[in-house]
Amino acid sequence: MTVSRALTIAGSDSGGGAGIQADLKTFQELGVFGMTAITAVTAQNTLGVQGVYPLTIEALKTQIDSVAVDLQPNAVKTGMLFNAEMIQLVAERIRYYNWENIIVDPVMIAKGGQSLLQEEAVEALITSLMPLAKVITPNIPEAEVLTGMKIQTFEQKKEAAKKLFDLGATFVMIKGGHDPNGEVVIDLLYDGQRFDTFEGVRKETKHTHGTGCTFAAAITAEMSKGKSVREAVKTAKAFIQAAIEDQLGIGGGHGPTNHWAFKKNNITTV
Ligand SMILES: Nc1ncnc2c1ncn2[C@@H]1O[C@H](COP(=O)(O)OP(=O)(O)O)[C@@H](O)[C@H]1O
Ligand SMILES: Cc1ncc(COP(=O)(O)OP(=O)(O)O)c(N)n1
Repeated sequence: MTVSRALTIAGSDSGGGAGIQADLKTFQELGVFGMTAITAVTAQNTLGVQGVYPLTIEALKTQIDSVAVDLQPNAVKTGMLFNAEMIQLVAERIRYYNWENIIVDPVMIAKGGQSLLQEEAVEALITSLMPLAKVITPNIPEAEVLTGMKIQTFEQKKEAAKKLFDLGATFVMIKGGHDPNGEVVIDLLYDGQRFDTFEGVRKETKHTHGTGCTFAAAITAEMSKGKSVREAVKTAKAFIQAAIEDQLGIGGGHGPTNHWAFKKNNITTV
């Protein structure tokens, strides 16, 4: 039996909806063995982020090395990386282990507005990590920070995707959750030549905490099984759509998505 393995390098969300917890739940639901290297512990719930406690660089490096030398992930996802030093370390370790299936979710700000990445670390993200990525998955505000342009129209989204592609990733995925309106939510994938769109019905709900982490984790899980990027995105889109639609309704604020929904409803994609 071949066991597909995925590593997530990200922050812990005590509330369980985003970060490492969302990644592991998604890996598990998609039949992938999940491993972790934690950058920071956050005290967080559906109402917001109450505390951010970064680990040391040594703690992060040792976690990555422990996993790498023994368990060898087939795909690696990055999420909350907190500061420039951590980004440099992660980039250096990716190069050292010659990892190729790298999915970079450039997490910057939580839904409640709390910063999860120091402002001065954006440059390190652009110069050190983006060029190593097979797929990057910014939401619209993150794409705006990374490109320095406003994204209000579909044409601007395409222009931003081209700018992001020039930073060195093989595929750029700009997610559409933050588009101001529309009954359909459109995610845009670009590989330097071709644009593909992945559409879903927009659900009117406040329970979208962790959508970005979950979506990128599902892409990572599928890529760890050897699926192409387009196949992986297709499954990830179905996974997140089900997780948003079949809501759990827990917590007093922005509740988590339902990581059980895709499997529970026997959804198949490819
Ligand atoms: N209200 C919604 N209804 C349906 N799909 C959504 C909704 N909000 C986000 N999504 C989907 O969830 C995924 C994450 O998108 P987004 O919310 O933009 O990311 P982030 O959580 O990083 O801000 C994308 O596939 C997006 O299309
Ligand atoms: C520890 C941690 N990592 C990432 C996030 C951001 O997650 P995301 O999927 O973008 O969801 P929202 O926070 O925007 O709901 C986080 N909150 N915590």
